Amino acid sequence: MIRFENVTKRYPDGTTAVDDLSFEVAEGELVTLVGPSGCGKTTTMKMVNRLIEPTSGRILVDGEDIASIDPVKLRRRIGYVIQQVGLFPHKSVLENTATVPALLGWKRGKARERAAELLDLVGLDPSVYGDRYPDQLSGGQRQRVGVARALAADPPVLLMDEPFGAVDPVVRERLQSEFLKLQATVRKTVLFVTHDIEEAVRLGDRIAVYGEGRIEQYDTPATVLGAPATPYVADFVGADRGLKRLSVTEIQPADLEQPPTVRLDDPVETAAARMRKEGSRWAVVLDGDGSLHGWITVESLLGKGSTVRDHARRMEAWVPIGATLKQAFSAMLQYDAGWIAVVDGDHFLGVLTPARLHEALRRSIDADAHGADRADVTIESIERAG
Ligand SMILES: Nc1ncnc2c1ncn2[C@@H]1O[C@H](COP(=O)(O)OP(=O)(O)OP(=O)(O)O)[C@@H](O)[C@H]1O
Repeated sequence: MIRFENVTKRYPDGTTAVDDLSFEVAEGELVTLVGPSGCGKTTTMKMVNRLIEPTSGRILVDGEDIASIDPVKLRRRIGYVIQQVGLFPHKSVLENTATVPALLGWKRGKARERAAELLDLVGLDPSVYGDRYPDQLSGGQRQRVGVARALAADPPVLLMDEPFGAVDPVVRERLQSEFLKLQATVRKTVLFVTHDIEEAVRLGDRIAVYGEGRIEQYDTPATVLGAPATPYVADFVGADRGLKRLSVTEIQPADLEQPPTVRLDDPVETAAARMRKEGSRWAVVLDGDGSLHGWITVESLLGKGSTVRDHARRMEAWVPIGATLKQAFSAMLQYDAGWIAVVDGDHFLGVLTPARLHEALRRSIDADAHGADRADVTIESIERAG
C-alpha cells in the first residue's frame, strides 16, 4: 500500500535525514517507526503526504508514484494526526471534525452527520462535545478529535506523528487501547511515529527501528524484542526486552502442561489414585461437559466427603488461549498461584506454570530467530544447539 524505493532526503544544509530507505507497508497494516530524536522518522512520514519532497527515490501509494499526484489531492486521501493536533480554535469540535469532508465539497448536513459519527467512534459523545471549542477540552479529548478529523473522509492511509506524545501516561495508555480497538474496525494502513519503544511494541503489527537515517530492523514486535538484528537495536529496545516480549507473545497449546484432571462426580478414591499415578499433588476439576470448574489437592481429599464435588475449590482465575504470556504471568502473581489454567471458551486446555512460561518464551525467541514455528521448537533442541 505504501512503498519506499531507495528514498533519500538531504536537506539544503547537507544533513542527510533519510538515507536510501526501502520498505513496504501492507494494506491495513499498522507500522510504527521508532528511534531516537533526529533519526529521520518525521522526515520519512512527511514525504508520504509530500510536505517534504525526497532528494531521490520513489514513494508509491497504492501502486501510484506520489510524485505524479497533486499534493492537495494526495493529502485528501491521507489522514494526518500530529502531536499538537492543530485544531482550529474558533471552530467547534464538530466543525473541526468535518473539515476534510467540507473541503471535499460534501453537503453541510452530510459532513456534520459524518463528523458526529466519527466523534462517537473515538469515544466523544457528539451531543456533549460537538458544540464545544478546542480550549474547552482536555489534552486527551483534543487528541481524539484529531484522530476523528483525520478519519472523517475515510482515507485509506493514516499518518500519525507522535499523536499521543503530549498527554500524561495514563491518558496515553487509554488512547492507545482505544486506538487499537478503532483500528481493528477501520483497518487503515497506518504509519505511526513514536520515540517510545513501549508504544511501538504495543501498537505496531510491525516496527521499523531507526538508526541514523536508516532502518536497522523491520519486523514484528516479538521478533524485534526476541531477536534484535544488531547491537544497536538490542540497546535501543532495552535490557528488559525479555520482559517486554512477554506482552507480545501469545500462549499456544504446545506451551501447556497437562496436570491430571478429574470430574466433579468422580469418587474420591478414583481421584486420589489418578493423582498418585501421575505423581501430582493436585488436579484440575472439570464439570461433566469438560469445562473448567476448579481444583483439588491430595490433602484436601483426606477430609469428609465421597466425591470430588465435596472437596473441589472453585477456580478463581484463568486465561483464554491466545492471551499473552504477560497476562498469564500477571494472573499468577495477582492470585499468588503457582499455575494458571488456560481455556478455549469453557473448554479446559491445560495449565501454564512459571517454568512452562519461561520455556514458551525461550522457544518463541528461538523460533523467531530461525524463522520456525514455535510449536516445532523444543527446549531440548535449543539446549542441544547450545
Ligand atoms: N528543514 C530541515 N533542514 C535541515 N535539517 C533538518 C530539517 N528538518 C529536519 N532536519 C534534520 O534531519 C534529521 C532528521 O529529522 P527528523 O525530524 O526527521 O527526525 P525525527 O526522527 O522525527 O526526530 P524527532 O523524534 O526529534 O522528531 C535531524 O538531524 C534534523 O535535524
